[in-house]
Amino acid sequence: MNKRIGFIGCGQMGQAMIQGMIDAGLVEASDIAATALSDETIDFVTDEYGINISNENKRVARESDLLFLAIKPYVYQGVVQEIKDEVSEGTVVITIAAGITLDAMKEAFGRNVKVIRSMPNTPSLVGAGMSVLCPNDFVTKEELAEVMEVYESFGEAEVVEEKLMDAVPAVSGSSPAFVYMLIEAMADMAVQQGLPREKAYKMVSQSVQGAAQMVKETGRHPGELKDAVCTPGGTTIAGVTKLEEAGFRNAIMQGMKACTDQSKALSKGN
Ligand SMILES: NC(=O)C1=CN([C@@H]2O[C@H](COP(=O)(O)OP(=O)(O)OC[C@H]3O[C@@H](n4cnc5c(N)ncnc54)[C@H](OP(=O)(O)O)[C@@H]3O)[C@@H](O)[C@H]2O)C=CC1
Ligand SMILES: O=C(O)[C@@H]1CCC=N1
Repeated sequence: MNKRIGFIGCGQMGQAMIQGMIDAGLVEASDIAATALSDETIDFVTDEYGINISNENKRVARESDLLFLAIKPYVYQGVVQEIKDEVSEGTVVITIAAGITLDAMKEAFGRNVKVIRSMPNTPSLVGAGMSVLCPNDFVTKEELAEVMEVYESFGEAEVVEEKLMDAVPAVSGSSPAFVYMLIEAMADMAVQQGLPREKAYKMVSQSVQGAAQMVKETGRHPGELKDAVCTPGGTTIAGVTKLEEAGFRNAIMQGMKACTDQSKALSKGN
């Protein structure tokens, strides 16, 4: 890709995206510029990824065609104040935080800037990301296609209307955390029953991945796939009954709702 890619902030999410695009062969490590606050992160990222990283936000903002703001939501305002005069008219600014709206970015910049609001997830690190994007009116089709190419280099990407963006963290940005909790709980019980922990993680995570692949590749309804696992009087329906007694699906739906409500609250607050 012949675009200059810059990251303001290079923590969990920035590093996942950077590793994902390098592994995919989209860019060379030396073509990416990034910033972080601490010497610790700067030294770590230099050693681990070989990209150009410094604490020079203004320079990276000035020298990037695609500028990713990979910082926590509560530092967006301060960082935009710092870099806003360095961002040229042709630069596309990409946000990755829950609750940072396109309007909030316009207000923070104080002018019309090309902005894409996005929500990636950490499986981007291993090329299995799911990202959702929403451009403002100043982003051209070609620019959106370029940014999609970046996101698709480390997984799948979808474009939605901005009114749906608050529903997205629950579905893809945060949901890996919920799945890690499921995997951890399943493995803990396997260990309690005597299976070695490493084998338990392998068996559980392969099964979770396989189930997800079944949903994606067969196109069959998840309920139908669940039914196909349940032998009458067998082990699965015994487990399903216990999980339903404990409010399994409702607990997940409430978790998703809390996540969405928090995104809405963050969107209102900026
Ligand atoms: N983690 C996730 O699963 C996901 C996160 N997101 C979003 O991504 C964003 C980043 O999250 P995450 O990567 O987890 O957070 P991290 O804390 O891991 O990374 C934040 C990075 O920003 C740097 N930073 C902080 N202040 C500044 C500043 N003033 N100038 C330049 N860099 C700065 C930090 O530097 P230093 O390391 O030196 O402190 C760090 O490298 C958030 O908005 C989050 O909502 C979105 C989807 C998923
Ligand atoms: O917890 C958060 O707010 C961020 C957004 C999605 C995942 N992490």
